[in-house]
Amino acid sequence: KMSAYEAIRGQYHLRETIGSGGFAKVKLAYHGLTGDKVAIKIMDKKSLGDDLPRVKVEIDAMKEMNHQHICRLYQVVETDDKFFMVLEYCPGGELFDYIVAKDKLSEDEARSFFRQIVSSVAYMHKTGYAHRDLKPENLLLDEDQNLKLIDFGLCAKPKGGIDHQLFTCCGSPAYAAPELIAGKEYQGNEADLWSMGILLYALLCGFLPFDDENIASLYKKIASGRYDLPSWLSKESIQILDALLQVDPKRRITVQQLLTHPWLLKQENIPVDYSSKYKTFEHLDEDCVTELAVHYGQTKKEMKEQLSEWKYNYLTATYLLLLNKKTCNKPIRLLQQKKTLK
Ligand SMILES: O=C(Nc1ccc2c(c1)CCNCC2)c1ccc(-c2cn[nH]c2)cc1OCc1ccccc1
Repeated sequence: KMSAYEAIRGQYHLRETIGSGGFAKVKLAYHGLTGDKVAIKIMDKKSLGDDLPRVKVEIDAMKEMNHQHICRLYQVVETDDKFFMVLEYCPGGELFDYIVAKDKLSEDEARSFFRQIVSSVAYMHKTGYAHRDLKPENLLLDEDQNLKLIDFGLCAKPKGGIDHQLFTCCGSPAYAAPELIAGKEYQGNEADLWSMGILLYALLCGFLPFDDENIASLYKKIASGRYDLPSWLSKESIQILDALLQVDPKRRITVQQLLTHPWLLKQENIPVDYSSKYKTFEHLDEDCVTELAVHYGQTKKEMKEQLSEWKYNYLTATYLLLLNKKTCNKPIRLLQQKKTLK
């Protein structure tokens, strides 16, 4: 039986490890048929331990989301001992490092990033998911300084809908909403909006509104909802932070209200567009289907049937990467390579 690495090797050219976190390692790789760069997140099942269900949650969530500000999942390879997730290439690294490197961002640059964050969160909530771990470490930059949301391991798709009650306390304490750390019932979408307030504060100030080494005093500060307002903050920045960092979730601004908030409209006066610029999964792109059918010597009908199964195999990855090329007005060409379709 072929090992996962052998399967991956036939399809991708693996390069250096670009990051290794808790239970995952991220390697740079080139997709064989298009030559496009991708990131491959490799997780060992044993070291995942009881975090294993998080990976399945993340994979299922990412399969359902197709948005310009959400990191794209191209392919999943699962073996007895490993998971491989082939992901969108984000060479700009973490937004966290970007903010640290610049100390803090100008109001205009913070607005440009925050509009993208609002777009991804509004789309995610519309799709029925709450992220529950929004923070600058979970926002990556692509080569064009676009933000891509990652890490859906803690996300929730409440059965009764996005505004249904949740219980499990999770995410990073400094970004956690008061109702969440109080152990009360909470709504994932409302908790995400609080985390977005912390995120915006970090973008504008370069440090966190609530911070303390001691977790108990950190919780007290969060529950108080009182934070410093540095002198450089404009009146409007203070206003939007106040709307997001409301201790009472029922008084907190909603993501729909955020789309047309004056602070977000300040430069170009265009509401945040959270619709996906990609077509839905149902609509297969004719040009990409044709290129694939020719390459694999199949009819377009056969190729459409295979693609419509969305198996997240090499074919799914190749189709999505070709679609990317088309969206970026690059030629839809496959490199001649031995047939590796599994
Ligand atoms: O493409 C990704 N990362 C990535 C790729 C290239 C480079 C860098 C970073 C920065 C370091 N210098 C080399 C250039 C990349 C894509 C997706 C995911 C991902 C999606 N869900 N979960 C993880 C993670 C990724 O990485 C993590 C990372 C690695 C090094 C630092 C900062 C961040």
